[in-house]
Amino acid sequence: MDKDSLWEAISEAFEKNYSTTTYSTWIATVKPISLVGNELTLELPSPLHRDYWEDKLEDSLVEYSYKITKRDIVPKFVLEGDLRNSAKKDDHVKENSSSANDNEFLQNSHLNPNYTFESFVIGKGNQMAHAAALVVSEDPGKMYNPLLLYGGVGLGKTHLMHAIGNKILEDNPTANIMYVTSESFTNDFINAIQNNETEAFRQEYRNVDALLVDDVQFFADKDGTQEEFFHTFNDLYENKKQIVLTSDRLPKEIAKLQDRLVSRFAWGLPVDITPPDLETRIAILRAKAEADGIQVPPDTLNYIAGQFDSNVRELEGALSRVHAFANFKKVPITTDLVSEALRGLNNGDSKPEITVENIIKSVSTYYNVSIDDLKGKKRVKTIVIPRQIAMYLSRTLTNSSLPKIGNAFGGKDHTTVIHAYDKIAEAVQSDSTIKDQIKELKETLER
Ligand SMILES: Nc1ncnc2c1ncn2[C@@H]1O[C@H](COP(=O)(O)OP(=O)(O)OP(=O)(O)O)[C@@H](O)[C@H]1O
Repeated sequence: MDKDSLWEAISEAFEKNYSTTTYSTWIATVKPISLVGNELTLELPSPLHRDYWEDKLEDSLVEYSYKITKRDIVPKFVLEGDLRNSAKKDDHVKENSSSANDNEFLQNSHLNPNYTFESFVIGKGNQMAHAAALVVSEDPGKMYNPLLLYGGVGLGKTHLMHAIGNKILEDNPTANIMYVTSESFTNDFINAIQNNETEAFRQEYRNVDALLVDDVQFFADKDGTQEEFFHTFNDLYENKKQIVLTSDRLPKEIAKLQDRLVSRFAWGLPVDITPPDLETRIAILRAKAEADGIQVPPDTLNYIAGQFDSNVRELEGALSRVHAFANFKKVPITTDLVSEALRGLNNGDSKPEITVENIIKSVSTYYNVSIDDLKGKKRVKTIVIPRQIAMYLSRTLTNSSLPKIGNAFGGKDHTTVIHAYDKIAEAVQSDSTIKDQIKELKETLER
């Protein structure tokens, strides 16, 4: 999601929840400037606006953006004058300094300066990815090209990708690094075609020292973009420029990704990141608490780490929510408080949590297929489709990782889950009966 669409969704939420006067005075006057990692920079017209936002509106903004993105967006308020001054300062920096952190190249790269190797906690599930990323950042374009980091949601792929870019810039402050999501690449390409600017587009993307493309699974189905990316890739590769890619799965598992891209993506080193074990989760939480100056007793850290086992973003989000809750109640963080905060904030309306097991039960009742059959291996259509629907719902409605979902279905491989998900996602588009059935199932589960 880019800054404009995020801001549009946030403004809509404000419009719904606040009076017209509040909206037109404080919200409609804001301009989104950038969204880098989780940091959303917003430009405000005056210091008065900044005070008001910090005092009265910031919490709602964080809440709305969490609902919209499922990420803990951190707002940064700047004043129009500040931006102009810092632009001037950047010009100055360009002439006089080559420090990596405030250089023009960092500004243009879209890198998040907080995502570094130093702030990345190494554990069992990510040590190979970390090591490969470090090698690439020390010797870009040489050993592993492309480097492909793949694995489930919120496991640190983007973090490591930015760390590579930041390290290259630290060693060579004038390096031209470009970080994009595959969606931004696609949008840029479409805009370039519309505005007759494909040549400029090519110049921009082929003139970099390292190209970092996040979430390449979203190239699926977009043939024109794939064609363009194929040529960008070849050009950079031939010129020994580093390419780093992330994906939620192996390229050969991405439906509708052209074979020639699948094979190129596998040329270098594909390395997966798996969910962190308990010790790593505790270490990540401890590092985050220390960085943010949050006091949490060790047994309470262990307790939080025990609650979220497959997504580091949620783990971090839980800590931020607990911190906010403790501040609000003006009490120290304890295990009891955490349990209350997570219960209250996770299931605000005390709906039961949706689990893979609940989904299997509901699907079994809905289609009149036994649970054993849903978890079994029978290949008849009357069982296969409900099974795939149950897997699709498990991936959409729960935070369980692909291997965990596979396990819940009688020890199936994660590729079976991906295949089921893709099949049903496609059916939802083309088959209105399936679409309606899924809607009904979701309603039952969310009730
Ligand atoms: N090992 C780690 N050490 C420190 N922070 C981590 C680690 N792994 C993940 N994080 C943090 O968790 C959050 C989510 O990570 P990130 O955005 O890199 O995930 P991702 O794998 O790219 O997910 P997605 O598939 O949703 O894009 C980030 O704030 C990141 O800094």
